Amino acid sequence: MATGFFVTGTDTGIGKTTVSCALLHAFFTQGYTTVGMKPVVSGQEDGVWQDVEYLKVASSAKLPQELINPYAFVEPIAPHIAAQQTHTRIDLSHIRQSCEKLLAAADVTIVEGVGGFMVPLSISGESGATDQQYDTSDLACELGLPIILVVGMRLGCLNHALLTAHAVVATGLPLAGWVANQIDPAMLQPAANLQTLTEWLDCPLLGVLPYQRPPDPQQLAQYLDIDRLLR
Ligand SMILES: Nc1ncnc2c1ncn2[C@@H]1O[C@H](COP(=O)(O)OP(=O)(O)OP(=O)(O)O)[C@@H](O)[C@H]1O
Ligand SMILES: C[C@H](N)[C@H](N)CCCCCC(=O)O
Ligand SMILES: [Mg+2]
Repeated sequence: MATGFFVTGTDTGIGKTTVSCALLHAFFTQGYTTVGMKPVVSGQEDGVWQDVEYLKVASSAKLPQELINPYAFVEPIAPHIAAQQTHTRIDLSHIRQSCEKLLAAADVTIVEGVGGFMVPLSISGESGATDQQYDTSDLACELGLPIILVVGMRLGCLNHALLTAHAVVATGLPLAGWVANQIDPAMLQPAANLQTLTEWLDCPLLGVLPYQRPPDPQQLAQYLDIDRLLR
């Protein structure tokens, strides 16, 4: 079995890594070998890129860093700005080739995007031609994997979730499911907001992850129903 999913989210900082790691644990528990990928990361902390380290720890297959994380930028900023400042071109075909090697090496590959679904990735060339612009949605199309949407449950998430779902559908990629990640314990009317998204998002709810400090993806995996991803 060689399958993969592209994990996007309603914003940066809403739980893509946490949910990606929980997905890796959930698939491993069901007997699959797994590997996480973070094609593009920005924001080095204490000399490491935490997202990459968390995904590596949660992966059962141990594979080369250059495949897991082709592009890493130090500053915690929009990746295309970091790429511009370091004169780096984020090459989508290079990421695809790395992803294909991971897909061949594990049963399940979980690819975590960067920020939200339409984060720019291209740097402005001399011409500044707009037809050279590409973003995270173009990366998802390049990889051709079904999308999992992580919704950080906080005021404002309804709009962000529905906009993101609309953008995913516009690419033609399948929206395999969504995960409600309860990042705000003070959110008002959480059940009503969850119900709204259950009704308005045209894809299965894969699970509701509770607020947990610090989050333990291995423990949070129990809240995910991945059987819906295997049908
Ligand atoms: N269910 C949860 N309960 C409590 N805290 C959470 C939960 N999910 C995520 N967090 C916390 O929220 C913060 C952001 O989570 P995470 O790094 O997974 O988000 P992200 O979307 O991957 O961020 P980025 O866009 O930087 O990659 C982290 O401090 C994480 O520990
Ligand atoms: C630094 C942060 N943790 C992410 N790695 C990058 C988020 C980019 C967001 C770009 C934007 O939508 O403004
Ligand atoms: Mg992350």
